[in-house]
Amino acid sequence: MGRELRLIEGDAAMRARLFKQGAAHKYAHGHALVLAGGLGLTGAARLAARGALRVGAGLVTVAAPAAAMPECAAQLTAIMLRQVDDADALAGLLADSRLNALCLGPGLGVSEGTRQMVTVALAVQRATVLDADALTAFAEVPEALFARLHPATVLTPHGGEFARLFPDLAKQGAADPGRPPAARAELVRAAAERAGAVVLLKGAETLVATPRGACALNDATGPRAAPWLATAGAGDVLAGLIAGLMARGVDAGAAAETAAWLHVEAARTVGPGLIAEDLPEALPAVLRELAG
Ligand SMILES: NC(=O)C1=CN([C@@H]2O[C@H](COP(=O)(O)OP(=O)(O)OC[C@H]3O[C@@H](n4cnc5c(N)ncnc54)[C@H](O)[C@@H]3O)[C@@H](O)[C@H]2O)[C@@H](O)CC1
Ligand SMILES: Nc1ncnc2c1ncn2[C@@H]1O[C@H](COP(=O)(O)OP(=O)(O)O)[C@@H](O)[C@H]1O
Repeated sequence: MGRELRLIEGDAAMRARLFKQGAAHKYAHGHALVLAGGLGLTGAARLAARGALRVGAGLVTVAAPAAAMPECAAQLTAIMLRQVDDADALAGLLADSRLNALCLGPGLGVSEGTRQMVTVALAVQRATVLDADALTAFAEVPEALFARLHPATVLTPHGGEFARLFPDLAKQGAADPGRPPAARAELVRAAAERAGAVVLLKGAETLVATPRGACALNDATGPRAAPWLATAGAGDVLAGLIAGLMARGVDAGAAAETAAWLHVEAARTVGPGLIAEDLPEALPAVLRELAG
């Protein structure tokens, strides 16, 4: 107890990291890669990719296995598409160092194949977001994941995923919405320190902790409530926003904080009736408002 819990706000620092300036070309704004799951399961990755593109990554590519290529091709336009069937193919694709931010987990499946892809992605030591199935796939062996993580990684668990990776901290109430954020923050800090990565624990009061002990709160309660965010795919968009910001060169902690704030602002812009697809599309209005 006692360490500072900063409130995330749309301040000058956030504005400075969000707005593109000058004559830079698209590669200067980074290239995010989002891994997709199999046939019928690619929606989550496509939502993440759309978030990454709307938040300003210069280029975004979805990587999908052969069976899911037609499904993705039918749905993607500005977002590019590559075939990646397994961890070896991913390693080959990552030989292109311009792919500078990676997002794994949404709709990827809980399998040995996912564990292998995560291992390959972490080995290249680039900015990486691990969400959803990329976390659940390590539920039986969280230490094997932690051993591979590096400080440019952001883990984005919801309460259930957090409990799979950090069962002891979950038992102490880390994800219990009835507990005050300041008390939960100590537990999320402990998770980030143990993992050696940024941990963003989702919820109406989202906490973002770094391995060095900093922690910030994105408060979506009271006047900033956004209960419509409790909808399928909202978290997938958040993972893509973080990856997109990291592709643009924002560091892991600031990317997680900024994405969480934008996510709630986008939801509040849309309001009741929100579905996950609306979140990336609401970003231009949020960014315009932030620019003042
Ligand atoms: N349009 C799409 O293609 C979508 C795909 N999705 C993908 O579906 C897969 C499964 O993700 P899910 O999150 O649904 O399921 P999970 O596999 O994480 O399991 C959900 C279970 O965890 C429990 N749980 C405990 N605390 C929770 C919390 N705070 N929030 C949510 N669940 C909690 C739930 O009660 C539920 O029984 C992931 O790959 C995800 O990316 C979902 O994101 C939904 C949208
Ligand atoms: N009641 C709520 N108020 C504000 N934000 C919420 C609420 N419920 C969920 N969220 C946010 O919505 C997102 C849900 O993500 P997640 O649980 O991973 O869903 P999915 O896997 O369907 O994308 C998270 O960013 C979370 O913080």
